[in-house]
Amino acid sequence: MKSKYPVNKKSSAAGVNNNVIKLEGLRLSSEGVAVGYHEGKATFVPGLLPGEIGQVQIVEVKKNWQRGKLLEILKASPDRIKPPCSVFNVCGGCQLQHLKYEQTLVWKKQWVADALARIGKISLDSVTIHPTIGMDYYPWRYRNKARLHWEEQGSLGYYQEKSKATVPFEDCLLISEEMNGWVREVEEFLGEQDKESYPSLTSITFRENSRGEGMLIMDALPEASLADTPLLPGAQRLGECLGLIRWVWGINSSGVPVRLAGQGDFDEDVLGAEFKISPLAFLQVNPSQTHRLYYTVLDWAKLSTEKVVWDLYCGIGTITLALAGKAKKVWGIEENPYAVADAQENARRNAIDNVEFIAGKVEDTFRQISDSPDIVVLDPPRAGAHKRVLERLLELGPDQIIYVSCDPGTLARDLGILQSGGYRVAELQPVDMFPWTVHVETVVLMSRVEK
Ligand SMILES: C[S@@+](CC[C@H](N)C(=O)[O-])C[C@H]1O[C@@H](n2cnc3c(N)ncnc32)[C@H](O)[C@@H]1O
Repeated sequence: MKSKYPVNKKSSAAGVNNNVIKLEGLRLSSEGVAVGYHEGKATFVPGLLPGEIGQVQIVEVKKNWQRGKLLEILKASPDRIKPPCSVFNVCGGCQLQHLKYEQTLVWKKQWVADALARIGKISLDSVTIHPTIGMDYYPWRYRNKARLHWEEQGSLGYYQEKSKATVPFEDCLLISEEMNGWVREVEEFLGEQDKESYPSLTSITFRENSRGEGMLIMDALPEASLADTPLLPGAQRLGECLGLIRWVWGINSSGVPVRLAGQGDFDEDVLGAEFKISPLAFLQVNPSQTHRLYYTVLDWAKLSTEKVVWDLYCGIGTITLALAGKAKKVWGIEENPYAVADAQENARRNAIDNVEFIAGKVEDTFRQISDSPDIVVLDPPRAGAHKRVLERLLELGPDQIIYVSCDPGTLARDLGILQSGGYRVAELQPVDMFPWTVHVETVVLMSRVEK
């Protein structure tokens, strides 16, 4: 596919003064940084946007590229907006709050297409690349989960970009007002306790379901055993005083979750089914976009009651149960023992009996599945799929492979392997699960090339 953003590699620098140059941003890198060219060298400038001219100080020079610091915007883009968050410039959470939302969607599509062409050597001419599905009305306060790092001075915050320094905030616009309130209350609560009572605390994960109920997961340093510290009674009080925070869990030194307060399960509805989610089990972070992501998978899968489906990296079984309604049988594989136990429980809760789950790494356990697949859905973590998994899929030759990915680079690598084994990329759908950040989720439909 021809790029919408042609790049003049010769020079987009408008003048040089010692190591201060005028530079025009020509495109946006997948890190959210403008790229221009000075004397043929790619120059990366954080804070600048495509179409803008900036006064830039060169601060790092490498053989093939250099990095500049934006001193002043000399010509601003009409797509520039004022970042609404007061800590946008220091917090590592968001990278794109200075760009109109619609434009962030355009770039996300471009980044996925570029990665497929460059890394996977996928020929994009015959691929239908859909525009990124963005959030409709209000692309803010969408996250149902935030992991915040505990700073000894008594605050919780995100990490700064490429650093472990925490950035405290008053109102994070990616999480709900309620969750922001919980953060404040927990800070206050911990501030009132004797510091000796939680010496090992490193971070707290806040999770919220669509009923507005919250779960806190307190992370200890590896050598510490949270369950053995005096934090236990404190955590129970915390659970009691924080109304809608119904559950408090601690992670002990062996990585095992220990219930500190609250009864019953943290549940969520996904596509009309009810799911139990253990503290350490994965759930997509943006509920409304999750529905659109999953509908894309369901839409593309040519399901029928004769078809066997594999759902690899299945988590708590959200996609598995959605596929099961129209398939003969669905097999799920998941390595997190808590998530796979949830998946089994979730099948029972929703009275679905044509699914079977295997606990373990996909690359070590796929041979336990006794049926060959007609359709394979895979949704691996950022690292992508193990090579053994892709080789096995090529041996088995399912009619369709639907790949869900949160990392365009590893997605491209894996699609390249599948393409060289006889599959072709038919459709590609980017979904904006993470507005205002550089992250993008993608669903890809591959079909077997007939010989
Ligand atoms: C991106 S999540 C997708 C989960 C699920 N499909 C969903 O939409 O909620 C990836 C899942 O893969 C699991 N996982 C990571 N590496 C794995 C491996 N090698 N084998 C099996 N599961 C793995 C993680 O525990 C996580 O639940």
